[in-house]
Amino acid sequence: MDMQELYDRPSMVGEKERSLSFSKLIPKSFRRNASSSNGSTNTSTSSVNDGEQNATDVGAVEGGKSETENSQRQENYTREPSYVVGPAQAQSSRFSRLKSIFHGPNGEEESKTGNGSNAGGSESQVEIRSIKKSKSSDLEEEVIQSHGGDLDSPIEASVEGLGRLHISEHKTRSVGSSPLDMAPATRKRSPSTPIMPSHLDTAEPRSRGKQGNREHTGSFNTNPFRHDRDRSATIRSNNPYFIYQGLPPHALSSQELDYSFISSSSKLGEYLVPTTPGTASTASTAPIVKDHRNLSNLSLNKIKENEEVNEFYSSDGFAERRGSKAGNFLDRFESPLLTPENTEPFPAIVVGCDNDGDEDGGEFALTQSALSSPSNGNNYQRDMGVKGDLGQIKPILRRAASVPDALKENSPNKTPLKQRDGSSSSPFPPAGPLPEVEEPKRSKRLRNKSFSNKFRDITVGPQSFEKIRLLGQGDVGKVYLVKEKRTNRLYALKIFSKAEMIKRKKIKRILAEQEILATSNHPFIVTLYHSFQSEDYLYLCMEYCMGGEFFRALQTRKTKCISEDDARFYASEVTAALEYLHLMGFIYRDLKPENILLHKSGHIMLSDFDLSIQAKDAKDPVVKGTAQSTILDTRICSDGFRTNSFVGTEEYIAPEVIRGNGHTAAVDWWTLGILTYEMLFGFTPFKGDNTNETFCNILKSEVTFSNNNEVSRACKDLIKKLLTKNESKRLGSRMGAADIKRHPFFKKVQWSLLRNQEPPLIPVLTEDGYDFTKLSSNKNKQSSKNGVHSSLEEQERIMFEENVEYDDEVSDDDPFHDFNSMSLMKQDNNSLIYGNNNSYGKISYAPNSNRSRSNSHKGFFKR
Ligand SMILES: Nc1ncnc2c1ncn2[C@@H]1O[C@H](COP(=O)(O)OP(=O)(O)OP(=O)(O)O)[C@@H](O)[C@H]1O
Repeated sequence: MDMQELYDRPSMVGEKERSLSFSKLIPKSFRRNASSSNGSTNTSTSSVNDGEQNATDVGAVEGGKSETENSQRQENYTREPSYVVGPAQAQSSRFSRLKSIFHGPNGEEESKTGNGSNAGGSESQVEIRSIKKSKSSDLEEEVIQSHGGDLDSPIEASVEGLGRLHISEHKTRSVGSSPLDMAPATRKRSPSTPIMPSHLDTAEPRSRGKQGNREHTGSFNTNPFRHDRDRSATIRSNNPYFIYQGLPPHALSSQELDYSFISSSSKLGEYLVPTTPGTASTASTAPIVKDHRNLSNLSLNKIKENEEVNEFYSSDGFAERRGSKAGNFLDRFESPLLTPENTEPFPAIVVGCDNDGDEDGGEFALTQSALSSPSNGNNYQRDMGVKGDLGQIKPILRRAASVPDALKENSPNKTPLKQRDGSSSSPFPPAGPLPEVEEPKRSKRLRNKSFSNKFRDITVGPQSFEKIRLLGQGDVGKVYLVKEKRTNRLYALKIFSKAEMIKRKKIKRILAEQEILATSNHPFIVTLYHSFQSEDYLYLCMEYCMGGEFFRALQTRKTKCISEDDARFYASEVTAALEYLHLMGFIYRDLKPENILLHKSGHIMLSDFDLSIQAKDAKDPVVKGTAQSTILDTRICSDGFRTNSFVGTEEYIAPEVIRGNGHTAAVDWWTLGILTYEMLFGFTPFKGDNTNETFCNILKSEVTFSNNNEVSRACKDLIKKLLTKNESKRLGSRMGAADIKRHPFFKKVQWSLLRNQEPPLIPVLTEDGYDFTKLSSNKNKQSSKNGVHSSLEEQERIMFEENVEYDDEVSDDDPFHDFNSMSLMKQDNNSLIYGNNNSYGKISYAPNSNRSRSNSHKGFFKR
């Protein structure tokens, strides 16, 4: 099947236009951006359009260009064979790698080659100007007429900023009245992220896809569910959000980050050359940077996302400081195990972690095969030096804390340190004061949190897992179904490219996601088992929810909707999960059926927390009421906290988010209203023909109920109250989840026994179910034609072959210093075990025969 066929192919059950999540797109900034007449401002529209032209079907994880860039970049690094990364080299290659993110693989600035955002930016300038010229005034008039001049400021802002806005009262009304037009199989939520509404109606047709049919346009990538996404073209640094944040223009483009210190620093020049032991001493004279704000030891909310990379790179003397560190470290110490005379044979017994996860610190014989074993080599490599291909001995970082201990104890069983000049051959260190060791700082971010006793040092690494298949690809992460080699247990491994995270300024988001997953311990929130990083990637190893997205389950219904009873079941579980998150001070902000996964039991699991935010100064909940009926006020947990990012998914975005006046945890109750509506009617209540219309409907239109599903008055009342445009009057804004739980719609729900309820349907792995991998394999065929396949394979190979980087190996200057590598202390025995006979590609949903009340599961399957 070629690409054209793919686009022309009618929608299949389970196939969808995935809804994408917005982040950081502020309508107000459209105005400033579009009205700017000089060429310095850029918009994310440029990214989108640029990507559409360039990405073709190259999408994949890193998407189009960046895919290629990444592989080129990877080839450009001198990739050492495994086991040979010493501190200086590791840092050096990391630095050049991170630098190349901004300067292109060959060091040239992307803007000069026309690949970067600047090029895209100028395109967008042209586009916006032409739109303004041709349409702006007409449309402003149209808007004002259709609203009787009664538009409130946000819409006016949009009109001004976008240059046009199609608002038709007629169309708006038709949204609610023709539900079947809105069948989810053909619907489309927000296109590429980030997006400006203005790009939707550009005169220029999209380069590929079925002409005139928006359902089949846009870029394509390996994700079978994700159309119209072009990651390579999404350059967040051009996002107008930066302007909104009041940043100076130079902050708009990552290409403009100041690297002058790099070229002007001779010390850095030396530093960038891979160093061999003993050659890094010059760096030790480099000045130490006086002040460096460690990103992640701050509260996440105190960091403006767009600042994070600037912060990281532009700290004066960043490189010198690194050089200094590496130099000091290498100059002073080296394990005798790392010196040529001690390379072979390896000592027979080394005390260390045996990597079986039980922390018993058992003794093991260290053999060459142990070192090369992917499953248990990591810790050995870590504790030992190993011999590189050329006979050159490269040091492996040891925990610095162990160095002085070894010296202090003077124990012959402990590994003594040796001066670099090799003068001491004695197993005992020379008497006298202990040499100064600059101890790498372990990140304290998650380790100081109250939940940190849930976790221990990481027990796995990328090599511990074997890929089974790609489960899905999100905005920045790729999620694989993997089995742990040692246990055969199945997990969902979400992998993020560090380069991509830096480039797209997502560092803060991944830290937030890690923190929320690590903090949470709730039956309806996906369990995080391990999180770790390698040189190039970040990994979140989560419980595998074999039922996949709830969205898919809805798609299996002919009318894409379910009965009121079933909707109540799911809505109650979502309410409980949101209540828990709010209790913890988190606002979820991206509720939608795609982010609700189905556990093998049929219960829900909330996932994807990259848009979530933690309220500053989260307070404890307050218990109110009498002994007979107590109410937990969870609203108070994030009381007074407002945040102003433009995040969410188009059809689910709350009015206050569009208005840009800040929002609170009440946005989650709005999205619960939309979700409940979508479960019952098969479409969302405010969907318009384009983003502008959708936003207008959200701001202006009252919710109307289709008659394609009979729902009770209580149910309608709940939806209306959740979809109250004024957030302060919305259900849930007084006491949080308690307001919702007391609504008559949930009267019969036994909240404390939710986990014991029988779910309406149970996911089943089957060879008869729909094969969700079909599209990915088509994509792969297509990719290989274009020569991209091999780079994807190469990328995946690296993902699963790199060594884990331990917390104390990651410099505190590193942007991912605070992505703690840790494993859940108690592994439950509940995870699925891999079976050879299953492709894990096909899932169907079986009615739950144990569900006692009202035969609702039958109703589910009748629809
Ligand atoms: N634990 C899991 N079990 C099964 N499938 C999963 C799991 N986690 C994620 N997936 C699949 O991978 C897809 C992408 O994951 P996720 O939404 O977390 O990525 P993302 O990059 O954060 O996406 P988004 O663009 O929505 O932010 C999901 O839609 C889902 O299909």
